[in-house]
Amino acid sequence: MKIDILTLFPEMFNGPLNSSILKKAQEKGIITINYINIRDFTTDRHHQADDKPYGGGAGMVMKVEPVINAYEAIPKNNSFTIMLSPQGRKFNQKFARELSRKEHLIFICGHYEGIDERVRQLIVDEEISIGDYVLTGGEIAAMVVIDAVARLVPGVLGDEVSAEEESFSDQLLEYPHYTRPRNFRGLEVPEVLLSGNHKKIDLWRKKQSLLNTFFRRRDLLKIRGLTKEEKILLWQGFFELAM
Ligand SMILES: CN(C)c1ccccc1CNc1ccc(C(N)=O)cn1
Repeated sequence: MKIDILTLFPEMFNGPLNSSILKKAQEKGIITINYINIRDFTTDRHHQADDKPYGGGAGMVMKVEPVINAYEAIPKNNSFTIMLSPQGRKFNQKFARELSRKEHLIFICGHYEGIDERVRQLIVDEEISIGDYVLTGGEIAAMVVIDAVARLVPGVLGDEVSAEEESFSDQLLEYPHYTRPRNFRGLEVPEVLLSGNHKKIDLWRKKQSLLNTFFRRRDLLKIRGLTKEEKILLWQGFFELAM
């Protein structure tokens, strides 16, 4: 997957996109990420990337020309252009999965009070919002989307993990995870996880996911619904809790 990021602050991406899993994915050549500094495509003497809003009002607006010039300089092949903004379609795991199948993603990171409307009209395929809050710029939102999407690209996580998540994550919350030591300050690892009985372990994990989701995100359960077996598992979980 090829990712191009149009931003005024490329340095903001260094930490998150050059560490850990995303760093390895780039070293393996599974993902390539390019940063295009919009300021390099300004045309005036002062390298102006923003200007006062028509109609007056506080703050500045990102100019359209530098963004379009930068965009047109990107070699494209089946590219999909995303703008991060509070008005965008709400980002979630399902959306991440859709995007992880694209060959080439272009991210436009706005700053200031917003971006000239003609950027949306001319080059944006989809606007994305990572949540109902306002950030100083689209960069952090882009990092969130890139992180969630890149980990779903085959080979990035090592297929066994993502395959399992694919099957299991069907809108359920995670089960509890444990690793050594077995006992930490009196807190023990559940016996079933030490049993080596993978059928029992998978059932226990499914039950935990169902209980977790029921108590923390009942809305997800309403959307997803439960099979007969899952209902039985959940009721067993309630009884075990009540004991
Ligand atoms: C300055 N603003 C309001 C703005 C306005 C228009 C475009 C970009 C921005 C940059 N800010 C963003 C971006 C994304 C999100 C989000 N929730 O995904 C929140 N804020």
